[in-house]
Amino acid sequence: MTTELKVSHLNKKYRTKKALDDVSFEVKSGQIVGLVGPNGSGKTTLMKAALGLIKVDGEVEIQGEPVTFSKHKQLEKVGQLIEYPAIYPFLTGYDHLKMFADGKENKARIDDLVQDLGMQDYIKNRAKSYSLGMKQKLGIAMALINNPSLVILDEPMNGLDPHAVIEVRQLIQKLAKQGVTFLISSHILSELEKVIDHLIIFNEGKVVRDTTPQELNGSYKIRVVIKTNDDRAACETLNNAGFKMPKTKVSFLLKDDTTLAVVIKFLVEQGFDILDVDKQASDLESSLMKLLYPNESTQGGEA
Ligand SMILES: Nc1ncnc2c1ncn2[C@@H]1O[C@H](COP(=O)(O)OP(=O)(O)OP(=O)(O)O)[C@@H](O)[C@H]1O
Repeated sequence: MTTELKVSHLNKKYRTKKALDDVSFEVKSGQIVGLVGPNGSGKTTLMKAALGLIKVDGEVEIQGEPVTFSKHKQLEKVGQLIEYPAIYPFLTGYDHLKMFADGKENKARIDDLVQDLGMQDYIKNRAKSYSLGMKQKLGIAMALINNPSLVILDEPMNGLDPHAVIEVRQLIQKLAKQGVTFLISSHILSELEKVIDHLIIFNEGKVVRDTTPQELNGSYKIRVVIKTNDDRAACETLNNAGFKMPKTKVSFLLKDDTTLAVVIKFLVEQGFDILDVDKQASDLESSLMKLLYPNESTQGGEA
């Protein structure tokens, strides 16, 4: 796989605040990479640096060629939506796409995008009548109109209804299959998880993990919740026998499947009925919380 985007030792300071602190990573061609992290951790600053929109220390390369604040040639291959789309209220959505689209043969491309994003009903209306979500879709269409090889999207799902979220997701997946590379920041982790195949986690201006969602989720133990006919009594009995449980809920982190069998056997021997066993694998949201805030887990111990 070739490298589409490479950032090396990026540093950016706003007064005394380090917005980027020695950030390095690579994005391979055709990958859909999620950029996640708490508010103010540096995601937008990184995207702006990758697009040559701000001056930074360090190197940015797109397809092996440098991009800087004053060197923009490579950006012809890049589509982007950072913060809010630049939309003119008295032009129609269609006018915006025509204005942004390179080349003469652009009508078919515009029509395809309008279709893929379900914008047919309003694309010929003036943008002043658009809702937040309609403007956001137009911004995404503008980012994609010139068949970019790399697309950088900052919070693309902002303001989209559930149907629009699915349309955008399917379009991203379709384009990635054709070889388009995506770098996407989002706080909607459950949605991001459905589309990304790689993950860069930021905290306080640093890359704290460069991984896959599967690897991250797999590095945390599974939580088991057992529902019994009397949870409070079951917890007390387990705690008296040396298992570490919360007071009202039979809930613990699983070391291995033997532990689960031991707890169930013990409860049955003590005369409890087992009504349900729920194994909760880590999702992206809970894995990130565990990674970034390791001391905040309060739901009970390990059996
Ligand atoms: N133009 C600016 N002037 C001063 N400080 C800035 C500027 N832009 C960003 N910062 C600071 O840099 C840090 C990183 O901000 P950035 O917008 O990159 O974070 P983010 O991860 O995108 O946050 P969010 O999730 O809230 O969008 C923050 O502390 C922010 O206050």
